[in-house]
Amino acid sequence: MIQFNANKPQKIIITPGEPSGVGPDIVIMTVQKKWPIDLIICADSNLLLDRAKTLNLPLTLVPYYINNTTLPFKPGKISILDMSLSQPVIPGQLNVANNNYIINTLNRAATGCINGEFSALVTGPINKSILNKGGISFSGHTEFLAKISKTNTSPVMMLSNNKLNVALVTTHIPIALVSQFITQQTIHNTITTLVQGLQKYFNISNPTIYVCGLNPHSGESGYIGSEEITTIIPALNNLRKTNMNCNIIGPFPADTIFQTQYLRYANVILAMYHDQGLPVLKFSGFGKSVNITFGLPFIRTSVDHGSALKLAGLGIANNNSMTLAIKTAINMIKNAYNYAKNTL
Ligand SMILES: NC(=O)c1ccc[n+]([C@@H]2O[C@H](COP(=O)([O-])OP(=O)(O)OC[C@H]3O[C@@H](n4cnc5c(N)ncnc54)[C@H](O)[C@@H]3O)[C@@H](O)[C@H]2O)c1
Ligand SMILES: N[C@H](C(=O)O)[C@H](O)COP(=O)(O)O
Repeated sequence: MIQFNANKPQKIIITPGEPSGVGPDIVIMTVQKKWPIDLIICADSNLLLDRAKTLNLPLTLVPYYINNTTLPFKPGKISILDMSLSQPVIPGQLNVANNNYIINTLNRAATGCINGEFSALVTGPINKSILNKGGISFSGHTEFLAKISKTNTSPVMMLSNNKLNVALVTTHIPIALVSQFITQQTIHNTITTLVQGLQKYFNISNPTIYVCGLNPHSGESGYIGSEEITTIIPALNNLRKTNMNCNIIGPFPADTIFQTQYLRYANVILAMYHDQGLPVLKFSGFGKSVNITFGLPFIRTSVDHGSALKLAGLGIANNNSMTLAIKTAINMIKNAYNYAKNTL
């Protein structure tokens, strides 16, 4: 057990995500080893037991109660906060009927984080299209969790691996809307939330952020797009005038910013939109990266991959990203505790 708060056992709640995808597989694989913290899975117990049987992995589910104590370790023995599916799951086959189940697991887990029952939320992958097809407007966990936790400013998505950290100004919006979503205010909010997140959860007191431009060659002095001149440069200049402890460098052309000469100094590269930054991050370590949300009232990490329907139930999905998501959440809990102690 982690030693940083002897009065309160730390618990991480895990939502496996889309039930017909690889989420249940990677969670079952990940609880075969001993963890230095209590893990609780928020899911349908029959789904997990069926999937474990298919994967030929041991699984013992112990009902979760708010005051239950740490379980003695045995591979596959884990606490379950049981939530019922509407219909049985066939691995690889999405079913709109189970949309409410997915949302219920997220709501229950997030509420538990907001009220202090859990120290962090780790999410498995969700298929955004099946939720929308069933009439639930869902562009991503990041936005969904921000909405239900009623955060004032937009949350910030950062993906991280052992080579690179990439954060985004805009997340899941159509490319046609990106330019209008990049305002001085959104850049200001993103960098402020990012800096606070790095200080509190990653123990980086004076983070250095390298910022991408939006247009090719960062707008080529206004000849290939004007957002750098009208919006990005003024926003960065205003941020430099604040008393926030950070170094803000850029904007740089996105096609040349991902070089060792910059990366060696950058704590984070800030991209203007999803597919400006994440392809580079995923090329550098797909399956070995973690997705972190800053700006929520609780810690949330996730895998770097999607629901991978074709792999569900086959025993060939890779669980490295889920393992990293849990390890990162544990480190974030420790760092937040030390940060709070030091800022008292
Ligand atoms: N954290 C999340 O909730 C999350 C993250 C990314 C994508 N998604 C969603 O997932 C759905 C499917 O997206 P996609 O097909 O673009 O991406 P995907 O990550 O599901 O699949 C991309 C490729 O990576 C492989 N892959 C994915 N996870 C793997 C694993 N654990 N082990 C081995 N190989 C793996 C797949 O087989 C596929 O070839 C979409 O609805 C997308 O929005 C969710
Ligand atoms: N943008 C994420 C990725 O590419 O990995 C993914 O869609 C998940 O986002 P949420 O954590 O908001 O669901």
